[in-house]
Amino acid sequence: MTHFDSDHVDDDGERWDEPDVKRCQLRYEDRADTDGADWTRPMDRALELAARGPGSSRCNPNPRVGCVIVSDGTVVGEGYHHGAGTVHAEVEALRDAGDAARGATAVVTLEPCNHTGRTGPCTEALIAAGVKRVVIAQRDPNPQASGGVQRLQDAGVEVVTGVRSDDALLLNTDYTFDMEHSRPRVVWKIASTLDGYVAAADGTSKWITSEQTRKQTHEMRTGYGAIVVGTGTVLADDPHLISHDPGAGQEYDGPLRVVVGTRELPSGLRVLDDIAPTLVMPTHDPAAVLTALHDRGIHRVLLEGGPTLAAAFLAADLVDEIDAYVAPVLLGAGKPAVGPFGAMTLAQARRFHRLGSGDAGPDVQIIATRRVEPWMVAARRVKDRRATRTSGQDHGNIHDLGNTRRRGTGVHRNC
Ligand SMILES: Nc1nc(O)c(N)c(N[C@@H]2O[C@H](COP(=O)(O)O)[C@@H](O)[C@H]2O)n1
Repeated sequence: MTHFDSDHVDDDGERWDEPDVKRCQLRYEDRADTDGADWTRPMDRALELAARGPGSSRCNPNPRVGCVIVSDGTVVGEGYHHGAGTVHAEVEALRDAGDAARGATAVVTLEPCNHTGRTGPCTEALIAAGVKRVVIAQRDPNPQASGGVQRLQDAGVEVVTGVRSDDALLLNTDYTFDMEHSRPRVVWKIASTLDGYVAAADGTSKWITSEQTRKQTHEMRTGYGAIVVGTGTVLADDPHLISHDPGAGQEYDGPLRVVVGTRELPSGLRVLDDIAPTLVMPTHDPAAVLTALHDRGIHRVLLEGGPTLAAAFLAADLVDEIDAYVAPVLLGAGKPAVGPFGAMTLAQARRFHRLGSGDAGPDVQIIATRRVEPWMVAARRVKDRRATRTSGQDHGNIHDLGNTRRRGTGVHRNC
């Protein structure tokens, strides 16, 4: 089994995209408030609560958010977001706190929203409840909901930002990516021979990789909002593209099946059955596909297409990550994993950074990212911090909030 290894992203600093790294370091620092109070412990509790939420997927496009209300060093209210359409974390925590919220501090993992979506603005709920201070981990990257900090300050509420911002980002990496780029993050899955073929010259492709790889790649589909293939793959392989069997009478909640291309699809194909929804998009434009998926609240897609579709996404530089399974098999001829995408010289090659690698039964898995994303740097910093804590330099206990207002050292107030 391969695990993401954040060590790889900074082992070789020269290969990094420096502007990206600097930008995220500026944006995701931890800070304390003007009184020198340290809000990291209650924020750790808010992060713990947030992690109970369902996370973003096709059925829940909302981020995971947690909130605690602290009054005189004591937690008087807690809440987290249970999924799209339900109340936000702040509102749940305020309800839990009741009158104790007046004059208290709300510690929340995401900037309170300042808009009316499926629910009302959290800023107004916090102001109406009379909280005197709001401590925030991550600014909301959703342009429609942002502006919460400004609204709170305008109403006279003290705002502290950037507390445990790395940890908060790690809770919502796909959501954040999608909001910042207005498109989902694209992971291209490859299952190929050692010499880069995904099918033999006669078209046979079952099975190049091992049973373990097939099981692993099937299971990983559940983590995506959509699986994208081209009409060529559908016509050649008749894939089903579901992540799991929903069971009789149950509604399927796995990734949306998306078929891209202008070739006509005969009825009877497995991808067109009524077990799960399928979006057929008669286009060759990857950007248009991703915009349509973004508009459906999908933050992460799995590209499982053949060489033509993969080449189109690579030509548009819209492959963010590669999850490759390479079998110790040679074919010498056949269908390559990717067709020509415009790289005529080595200087035009698409280069990726290795994130992790490992065994998948007899096969090898390699995970590579096109760019060093802010969450990768955040992962490294969180790992370093935890290592420091384990080595005894930080005795923080998230359940012990008694010292919360006496431990801080920084005096930044950043809004
Ligand atoms: N601050 C905050 N707390 C929560 O618990 C949240 N779920 C969010 N989400 C933000 O609001 C948008 C969704 O709004 P609706 O649930 O449709 O009302 C979401 O995109 C985030 O920006 N924020």
